[in-house]
Amino acid sequence: MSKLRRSMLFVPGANAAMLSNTFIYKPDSIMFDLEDSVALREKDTARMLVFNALQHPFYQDIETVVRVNPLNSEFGLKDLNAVVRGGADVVRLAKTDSAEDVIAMERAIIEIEKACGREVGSTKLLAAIESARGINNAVEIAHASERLIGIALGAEDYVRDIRTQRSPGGTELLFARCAIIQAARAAGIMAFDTVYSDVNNEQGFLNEAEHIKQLGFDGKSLINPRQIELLHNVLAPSQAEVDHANAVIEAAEEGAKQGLGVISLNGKMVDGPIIDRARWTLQRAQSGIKQ
Ligand SMILES: CC(C)(COP(=O)(O)OP(=O)(O)OC[C@H]1O[C@@H](n2cnc3c(N)ncnc32)[C@H](O)[C@@H]1OP(=O)(O)O)[C@@H](O)C(=O)NCCC(=O)NCCSC(=O)C[C@@](O)(CC(=O)O)C(=O)O
Ligand SMILES: [Mg+2]
Repeated sequence: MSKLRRSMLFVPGANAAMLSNTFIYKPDSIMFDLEDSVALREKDTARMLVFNALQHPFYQDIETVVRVNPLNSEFGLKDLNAVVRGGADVVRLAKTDSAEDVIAMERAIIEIEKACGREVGSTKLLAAIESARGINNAVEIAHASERLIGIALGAEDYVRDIRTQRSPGGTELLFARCAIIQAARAAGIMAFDTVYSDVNNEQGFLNEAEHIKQLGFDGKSLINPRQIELLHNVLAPSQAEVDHANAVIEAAEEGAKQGLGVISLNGKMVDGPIIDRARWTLQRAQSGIKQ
């Protein structure tokens, strides 16, 4: 089963209190941020705090992702040094516009891994696409490095770039979301949706979670611990879906004994893709059923 990455919780890197206890909320991944949630005068402090957090025993059993500043900024290389040496599992590139951005980041990481004795290739990458140019290049970005675990949408920057704003239904994001899903699936990597910024609007969050589940995303960036359980519940299969998946597998096994490639279950066709889907549902059910 591939690693679960339903919830990736952003934690502002300069917030020492949040850094000290975020593990208690148990998101699938913790995403320490050194980029847009950190004020310019706090950049050095945030880098040091995140470096220390990465090495703390509390963060050894949970996937750690760090969003670094772009390499062409004065902070990018310093961030990368701290994060790779600190042992982050994944580096998140902000505002990825092209495959070259990913390749440049990978080159810089190789140098640091060699210099600090970390196994070359052990630092994974996650590219966030946050512009019209990035969406145009999504396919190349998704294929740019073997280290990529996935690509993600950064919607707040993206809507600014295309000169609109976010709406409850997300019409303005549909093209970008589909481009990300298509590119990720074609490259065999994961696809992550963007943050939902209105933290007190639980129904709005649930609507967006249902929408991105239907589109096929693996997970979503989050900004608040209250969003974690809500998201996990939306992404979990229901008891009815699990029962149906079990019935499909049983019927498929019976059909296989009779040498049949396609069979009927309650009047509906069951063949290869439907059986694969049933197996996937049962895998997802191992981490919980919808309440
Ligand atoms: C939104 C708010 C201020 C609300 O605060 P509130 O105080 O009202 O929250 P409450 O619920 O009352 O907090 C209850 C308890 O949880 C603790 N707690 C809250 N949030 C926590 C957290 N994240 N981690 C750990 N702990 C947390 C809190 O400390 C308290 O602890 P305690 O006092 O002990 O009870 C807060 O959540 C927050 O700062 N979020 C992170 C914001 C952030 O990272 N932004 C950057 C990434 S987006 C971006 O850059 C755009 C993007 O790039 C994205 C893309 O690429 O997708 C694009 O372009 O779209
Ligand atoms: Mg952004």
